[in-house]
Amino acid sequence: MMERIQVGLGDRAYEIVIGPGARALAADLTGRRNFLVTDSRVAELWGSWAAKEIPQAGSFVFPAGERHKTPETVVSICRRAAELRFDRKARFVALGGGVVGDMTGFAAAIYMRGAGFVQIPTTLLAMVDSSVGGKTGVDIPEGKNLIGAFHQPEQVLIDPDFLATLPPGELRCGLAEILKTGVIFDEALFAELERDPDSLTVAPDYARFVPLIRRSCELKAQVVAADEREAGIRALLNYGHTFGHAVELLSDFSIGHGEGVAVGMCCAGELAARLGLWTRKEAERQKRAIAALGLPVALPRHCTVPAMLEAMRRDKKNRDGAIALVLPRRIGAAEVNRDVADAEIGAALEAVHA
Ligand SMILES: NC(=O)c1ccc[n+]([C@@H]2O[C@H](COP(=O)([O-])OP(=O)(O)OC[C@H]3O[C@@H](n4cnc5c(N)ncnc54)[C@H](O)[C@@H]3O)[C@@H](O)[C@H]2O)c1
Ligand SMILES: O=C(O)C(=O)C[C@@H](O)[C@H](O)[C@H](O)COP(=O)(O)O
Ligand SMILES: [Zn+2]
Repeated sequence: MMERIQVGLGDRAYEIVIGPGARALAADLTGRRNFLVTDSRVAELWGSWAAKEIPQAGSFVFPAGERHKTPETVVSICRRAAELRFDRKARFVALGGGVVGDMTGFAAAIYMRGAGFVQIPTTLLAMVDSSVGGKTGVDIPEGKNLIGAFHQPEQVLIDPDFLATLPPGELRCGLAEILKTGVIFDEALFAELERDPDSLTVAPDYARFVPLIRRSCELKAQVVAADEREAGIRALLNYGHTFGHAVELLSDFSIGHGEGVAVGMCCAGELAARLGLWTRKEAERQKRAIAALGLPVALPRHCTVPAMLEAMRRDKKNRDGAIALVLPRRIGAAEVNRDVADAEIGAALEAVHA
């Protein structure tokens, strides 16, 4: 059975359809010319399915991986669309993980000053987070997602059957974003991930993923509808990211986004315990859950305190040079804090070092 969640954004409202077989709805993408965008790995695994089942007037495949989430790739996507004579009525179709979704959405936002797009996520991370909410963009050497646009998709088709080909490491990255959502909004969601973690990673019981995807999308849809452009509550979705993005950048994007978020949550959890915002017991509970899912809990040595602080200063939440952090109050609640001294942040980072 398909579940449907509305993202309530007035005349830009859209539906998220979730369920095994949801990808078959791509056959209904008719009436406009579709431009399929995907990466090399997804093309290898799912390209023949897409060629048969998604009506398309052209496609573009770029090399898989975060290192290709660049302005250059977005320009290549737009140039291919122009070469194929797509006009403003084009519908860009993002088939892939968060990298494909973020770049296809950004290309759609700027192609002829705005075309439509649909998200068909194929990683767990994209199903529970990146395909919803309209944050699109690319990385530059100065920082993660520093160039981009808010551009909402027209529809999101989430088919958990894509997970069958996803390696365990990528499943873990998606679990990190679900855990994040649990820490900031929903203790029950967090507790569900504490239960039998091996059945989510080592020997995946795929039936467990559907309710996790549904709950994550439901919460994200509510937040996005309330605060599309991150003027308030949406910033909480950035929990673990101020630290995590810095780790990704300092690691030359060799670690997964979800891994960065996992270690970033450990940094935020340690800092919150030192500041007395939550208890040491809660920080330890979060760390245990992250470790049990096989995600990293220690900051790599090359992420020195000065390098981390420098990278964190480029975060988009910052104002007037002060680092803004999302810090937990308990499992299920968090807040934005703009008043933490660099020395406090540095001490917490030292404590999380490997
Ligand atoms: N826009 C947002 O709100 C938002 C939210 C979270 C993350 N993100 C972004 O998403 C990106 C991370 O996304 P990701 O973790 O999906 O990474 P990804 O898109 O790089 O995918 C990870 C790997 O899995 C492969 N893959 C994809 N689907 C597969 C499948 N079904 N079977 C086998 N392999 C498959 C990809 O080719 C890639 O090699 C980051 O750039 C992050 O910044 C954006
Ligand atoms: O949708 C949001 O808002 C998020 O912050 C979700 C994050 O998981 C995601 O990684 C997002 O791309 C980070 O946004 P950024 O504004 O820090 O680039
Ligand atoms: Zn994220």
